[in-house]
Amino acid sequence: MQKISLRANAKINIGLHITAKRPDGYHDIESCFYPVGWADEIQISVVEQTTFSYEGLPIQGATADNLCLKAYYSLKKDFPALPDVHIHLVKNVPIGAGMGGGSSDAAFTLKGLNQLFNLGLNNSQLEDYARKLGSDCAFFVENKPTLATEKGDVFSPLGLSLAGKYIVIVYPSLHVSTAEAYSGVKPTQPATALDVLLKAPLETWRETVQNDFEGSVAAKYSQITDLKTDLYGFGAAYASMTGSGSAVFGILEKSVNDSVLAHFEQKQYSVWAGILE
Ligand SMILES: C[C@@](CO)(OP(=O)(O)O)[C@H](O)COP(=O)(O)OP(=O)(O)OC[C@H]1O[C@@H](n2ccc(N)nc2=O)[C@H](O)[C@@H]1O
Ligand SMILES: Nc1ncnc2c1ncn2[C@@H]1O[C@H](COP(=O)(O)OP(=O)(O)O)[C@@H](O)[C@H]1O
Repeated sequence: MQKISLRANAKINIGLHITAKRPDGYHDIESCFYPVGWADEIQISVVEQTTFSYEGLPIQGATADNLCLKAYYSLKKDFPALPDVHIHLVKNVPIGAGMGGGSSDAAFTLKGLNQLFNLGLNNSQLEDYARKLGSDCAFFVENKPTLATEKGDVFSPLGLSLAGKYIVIVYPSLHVSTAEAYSGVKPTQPATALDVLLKAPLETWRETVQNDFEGSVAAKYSQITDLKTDLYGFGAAYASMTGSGSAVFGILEKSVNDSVLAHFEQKQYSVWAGILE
């Protein structure tokens, strides 16, 4: 049987400037997108009739709206001979967390179908399919640290590597809607461009690198500020909310011990720790 298994990893945003409102109602941003190891699993297999199933964290919305199926049908439109498939998703990445989990599922489904059925699409063509499914989605095609601009779907090299550093990500179980988060921020041109700020040593970022969503989300949910304080207390060199929230991450020079993870788990938060690549 023809089948493929995929690991659809999440991302964090290191710095996020919302610079302008666009004529199409979306916003121009500049943000460093960085892949992390917290991941969903996707299995695609050839069957008689296209279906979708999932296990793990609950996903709101109709099955037809799941981004895995949307990705499949966006290819099927241009490749009518695409075989029917069953897509099974193991949902691990928190939803509404600012980690782009749904966008990653969509991008990896596109990449998986391209590979399984030898569609011959290159990365630039896959990105074109991806950006129609969500602004974050195109990033997961290359899935490498990058500076994202415009809607978050135009990429330029950043020359930033945090390989070998440790990361702790905590999701305080608060679902933040991306559209709502954008509507709570007044776009502003940053005094210094993000790529310039990120060239300075990691230790300086605490004072300079900010996520423009953080102020309004933290004003509503005090947990965000508390999490940052905790992560700095546990030795983070830099801590921030990711994307439109509500997950908060800390980047550390050394790994944390189990008592740190237990500290967050006791609060009923989801937590993931790993090494950056
Ligand atoms: C904020 C970011 C930062 O990386 O990530 P998340 O927090 O969602 O992970 C992204 O810009 C989210 O991208 P994504 O989640 O794909 O958003 P989309 O589905 O395209 O859009 C959802 C809604 O967010 C708003 N939106 C999105 C992107 C953008 N550049 N400007 C916007 O104003 C629009 O109101 C849109 O209707
Ligand atoms: N496979 C999927 N995984 C997660 N969310 C999905 C998926 N398909 C559709 N969605 C919808 O996408 C929205 C959240 O997307 P997600 O990328 O996980 O969060 P965020 O925007 O915080 O990064 C939710 O409204 C959810 O119902």
